[in-house]
Amino acid sequence: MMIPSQLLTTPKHDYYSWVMPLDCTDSPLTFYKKITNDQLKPNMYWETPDQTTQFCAWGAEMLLSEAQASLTKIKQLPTNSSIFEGSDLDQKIEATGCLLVGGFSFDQADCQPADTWGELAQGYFFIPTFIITNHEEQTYLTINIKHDDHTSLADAWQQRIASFEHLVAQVLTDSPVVTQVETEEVATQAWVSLVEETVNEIKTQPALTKVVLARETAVEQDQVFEPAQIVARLKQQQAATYFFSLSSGEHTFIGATPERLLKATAKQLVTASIAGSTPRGTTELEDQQLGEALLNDQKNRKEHLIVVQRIIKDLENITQTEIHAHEPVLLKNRDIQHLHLPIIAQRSEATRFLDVVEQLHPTPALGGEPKALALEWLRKNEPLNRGLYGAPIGWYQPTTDQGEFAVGIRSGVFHGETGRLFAGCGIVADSQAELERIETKVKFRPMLRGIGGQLDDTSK
Ligand SMILES: C=C(O[C@H]1C=CC=C(C(=O)O)[C@@H]1O)C(=O)O
Repeated sequence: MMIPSQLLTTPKHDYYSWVMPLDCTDSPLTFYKKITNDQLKPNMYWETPDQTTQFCAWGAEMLLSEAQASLTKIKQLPTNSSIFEGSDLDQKIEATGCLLVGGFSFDQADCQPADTWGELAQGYFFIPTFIITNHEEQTYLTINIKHDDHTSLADAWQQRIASFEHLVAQVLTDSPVVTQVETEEVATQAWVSLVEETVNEIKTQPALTKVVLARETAVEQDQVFEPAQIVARLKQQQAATYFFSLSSGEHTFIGATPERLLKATAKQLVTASIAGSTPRGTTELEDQQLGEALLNDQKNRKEHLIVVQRIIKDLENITQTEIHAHEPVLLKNRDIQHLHLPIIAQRSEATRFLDVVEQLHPTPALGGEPKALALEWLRKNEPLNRGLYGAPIGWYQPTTDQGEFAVGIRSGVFHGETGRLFAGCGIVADSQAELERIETKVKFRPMLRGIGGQLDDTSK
């Protein structure tokens, strides 16, 4: 495949990007299996809940980690003048082109290095060399090239084509790994006590109305955790969730989250409030009754309303338009149901996508209300390192200022034979520690299923 002539005739840029339709029956997940087999790093898998957009991205033309992966730094990256994007298509396709893919850390002001997270600890983004995007059932290949004075653009193109063709030719052999997963909830009693302390704090400190507390389950098996296998299992088991897997090579952050933080198109900002939870029933009737009870439960409605009001206030400030909230509906995932309210605002040209991400994150579904007081409480009292858990994960296109970030929950981070799963829940004045413990147990389930761990619940 020859280099497109437009790439050769365009004036010099730092990054060149070319998108083409790909006539190929392999799905992005098949590509993901192949690239993880070949240990091509860094890499990312992404899929939206409605399954209209999936991508598999690998190789790095630009890599941002540690302090470089902060929102402040990424907002300062040069855009149009340094990136050339072209394509064989007559329209722009979502999640193709010169994208930055990856995730921010949960707490930008207080993210510490940690063994659990390795290079991902403080956030991690890259401009992939290759992106296979499936959008509305068409497949596209993006090739990105960082210009470098030692290699001509034509040579760089040929190297990429050769490496891509090599990957396409790889034949996958199915080798389902059967292994026993050991799981251990970390410091459960201390967490229950922290819930009680937090309830007291909320009762005695009138300005603080909600704090989201998280805890961990440690997991281990006698073989390395295979990200592609976990994603494939999650996809078989979960419905109405994003699927993501972000890997530096050493550490991989994987999840099946139902929660969108923000999708920005040219004209709209689309977000959602998801908060307030109850398990799925074991029969249709029980499931319906649990859902009805959740819709009418005062404590859960309050937890949810705090999130709705905060998001609406933030979006109204940003867009200077009035936003009307509707009533929440039920969002049913495999193990859990939530109160859910999609929220849409019209976007003006002046609104910067990453400014909105910064303003919204963390919503009171992951931080608390008010944000500053809740984060202060978490920094002082929550012992775990959240890393990318609960943080924005997804993609951003600097040239169009569009993209999509999910909230990295129902997730875990894996390194070799070990991993950590995360689950949190909103604490308000009338929270009961034991019920919150049980709720977090339910929230571990999607990832426990994804790794083939035991779900037997002897503690309730
Ligand atoms: C913090 C988590 O869930 C949030 C999202 C939905 C419902 C929540 C809740 O009901 O507490 C949490 O705010 C998690 O799953 O780790």
